[in-house]
Amino acid sequence: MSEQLLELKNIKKGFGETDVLNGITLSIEKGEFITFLGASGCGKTTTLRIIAGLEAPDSGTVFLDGKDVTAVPPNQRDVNTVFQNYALFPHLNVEGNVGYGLKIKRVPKAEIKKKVAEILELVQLTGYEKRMPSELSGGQKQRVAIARALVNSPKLLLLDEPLGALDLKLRRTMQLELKRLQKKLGITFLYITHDQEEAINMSDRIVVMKDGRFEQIGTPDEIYNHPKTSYVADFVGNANVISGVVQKVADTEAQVLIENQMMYAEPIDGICEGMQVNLAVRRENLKVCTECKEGLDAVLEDKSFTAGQLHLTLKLKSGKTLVSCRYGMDADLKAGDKVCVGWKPEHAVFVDLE
Ligand SMILES: Nc1ncnc2c1ncn2[C@@H]1O[C@H](COP(=O)(O)OP(=O)(O)OP(=O)(O)O)[C@@H](O)[C@H]1O
Repeated sequence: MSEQLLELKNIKKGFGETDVLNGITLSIEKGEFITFLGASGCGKTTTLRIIAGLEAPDSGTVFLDGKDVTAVPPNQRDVNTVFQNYALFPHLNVEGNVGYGLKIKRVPKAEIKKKVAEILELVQLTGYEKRMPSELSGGQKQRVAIARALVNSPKLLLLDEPLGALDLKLRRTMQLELKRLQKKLGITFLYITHDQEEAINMSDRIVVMKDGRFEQIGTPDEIYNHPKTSYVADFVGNANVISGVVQKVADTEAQVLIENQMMYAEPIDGICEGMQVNLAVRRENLKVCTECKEGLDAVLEDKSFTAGQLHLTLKLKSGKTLVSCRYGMDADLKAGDKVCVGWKPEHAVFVDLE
């Protein structure tokens, strides 16, 4: 059975007049890889600092392993943090950096040496013991920072955009390495990022944050395929959000009138005839066709080719803009062409219902 490691209960925090966290509640299980995903300034770091004990909440409680730690100082919490800027000690070599926390705790020298060697092997830095931080690449420095945070086996590791300073290729490699390390050690990871791909690739669960609130909490599949709000649909799935009015709800599909055209979506609880609704359709599920007549009339405004995908910007009669993307080039379409836009019912998700 899964056990709870961390619980946040109705945490509120403001700086001066500004409310930064508006009463957040969450529980995290032992061994979970959980990611806070959100735009800059939404309160991710503040939440993490409260968990680490570096910041006190205005109200609310932090429980770690069943104990109220809200007023416990950082060094007495079984929590370590890895920051984006590594924060290595420049005057200590790799061995010295990684073993520092154990030395402070007066762990015997031989044991420090053994533990440091073990953790360096895990982060694939065996042989780098005597190097100084200035002699390491960005990725190697970050691995030292991670090793240093893991060497005393904390119950919880907090990681604040730890790969943010690395180039894309190294980021991808380090994502896989971190995930492997986390599974191997079984330590609970709380990870912060504003990169949705990173969140989807690494996490057991994702917490999407917006304006100091948790917008949605779920597995990558739930967040990506079943977003609950237009914000999540757009931020995580780059989805189009289209408004309409429900005309009919049947077992297998719901009919929604959009710009005088009947469109279809997968029905869910809570919708009824006459209701004004928002539908989210991801770009890759938005089909564009020049011949068919069943769909929304649109004009192709712009065509661009990025990252192996063709992006089509389409303008509906109402002036609303939608984006469709697909693999490969498509030379047949050109700006100004009249097209028809549609989707399969199962690709249109009702959002913003609560
Ligand atoms: N010590 C502080 N004093 C005043 N305002 C603060 C302080 N720390 C954070 N803030 C404000 O609180 C808000 C949330 O900041 P926070 O660092 O938690 O966001 P974030 O989601 O981690 O953003 P980013 O992704 O840019 O790091 C921001 O508007 C920030 O300016």
